[in-house]
Amino acid sequence: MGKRWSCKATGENLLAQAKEKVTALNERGVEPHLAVVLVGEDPASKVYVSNKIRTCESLGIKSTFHKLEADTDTDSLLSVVDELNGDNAVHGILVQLPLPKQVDESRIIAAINPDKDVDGFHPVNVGRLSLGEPGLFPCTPMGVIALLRDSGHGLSGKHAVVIGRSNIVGKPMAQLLLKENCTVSIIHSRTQNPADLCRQADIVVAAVGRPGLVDAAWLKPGALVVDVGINEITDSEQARKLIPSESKKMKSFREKGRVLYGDVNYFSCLETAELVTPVPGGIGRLTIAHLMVNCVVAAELQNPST
Ligand SMILES: NC(=O)C1=CN([C@@H]2O[C@H](COP(=O)(O)OP(=O)(O)OC[C@H]3O[C@@H](n4cnc5c(N)ncnc54)[C@H](OP(=O)(O)O)[C@@H]3O)[C@@H](O)[C@H]2O)C=CC1
Ligand SMILES: Nc1nc(=O)c2c([nH]1)NC[C@@H]1CN(c3ccc(C(=O)N[C@@H](CCC(=O)O)C(=O)O)cc3)C=[N+]21
Repeated sequence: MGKRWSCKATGENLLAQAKEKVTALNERGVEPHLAVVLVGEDPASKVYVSNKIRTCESLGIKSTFHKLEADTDTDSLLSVVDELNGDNAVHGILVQLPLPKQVDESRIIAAINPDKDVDGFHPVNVGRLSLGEPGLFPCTPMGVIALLRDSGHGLSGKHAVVIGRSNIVGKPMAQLLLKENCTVSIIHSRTQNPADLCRQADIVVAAVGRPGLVDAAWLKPGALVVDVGINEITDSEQARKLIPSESKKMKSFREKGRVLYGDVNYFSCLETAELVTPVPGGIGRLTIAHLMVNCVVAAELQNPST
């Protein structure tokens, strides 16, 4: 029987690292500053953005919030990005995704100064990651690597299977695992017999957006399972399939009619895995903690000490 993989200590470590760097920057007269841009009113995005701003405040990182109308077009958003690029007091720029469909997302990402790109989504940072050069790299995969390193299980030579190949999670995750000397396989929507491949993994990272896709039948006994997925379940049939009736999670579903659930069938996987990260309270926290690290790294890049 496996265990809940707590992400708390790793989150605290990342925040402590960021805090230490904030203090050092302050001593040199630099106040790290993150600008967050949100277009429209997506409720989930609003929750994430307010989590980010609250965490900045707790560490002494200045944050400014730029809220734009849902009908903003590419050119107006580009001019906001240009202004933030040109403002020497702003060290990090985060444009919350997804953007409304009339906005050309890749043009926006490419317009951000790569040294202010705290999401690590700019083509220059993607290139740096793939070449093994220093740069700013995506927060969620970096948080996962921090968790795996802290676990003390060792990464070198392990078979890691990443499920999902998005530019923001799956692909950079695979690159970072490769850099840690894992043997990496990537499963996506066209993969044949995904469960058979996944059963060969020592480490599984699920970033799919399908609640409970990975269950015990996908796992080798003793696998380490990282659940990046954040899905909202509102259907009681689906809830009954994925959540034991007597659990706290089911109680919460009955009360609120909704519950957050990962891409991993948590209760099933606990029977076969060694460790499984929870949702919520798992990788989401590490994403925000690593964003803080990226903000101070960005401030350092723009204020070299020598
Ligand atoms: N914890 C956190 O901080 C974060 C959590 N998330 C969550 O992680 C999840 C993934 O996000 P994101 O990467 O942006 O999602 P995307 O929708 O961009 O990508 C999903 C990936 O999963 C693959 N996929 C879809 N269905 C299947 C399937 N049945 N079997 C195998 N692969 C499949 C897709 O394959 P294909 O490429 O072939 O279409 C695609 O590569 C979401 O739940 C999201 O909410 C995201 C960011 C941060
Ligand atoms: N430019 C950009 N950068 C991002 O990093 C980015 C983005 N756009 N768009 C959306 C995704 C998603 N994401 C999350 C961040 C925090 C939690 C998080 O804090 N989750 C908590 C609670 C979530 C809740 O209560 O709803 C948890 O898992 O415990 C989740 C998901 C960042 N993303």
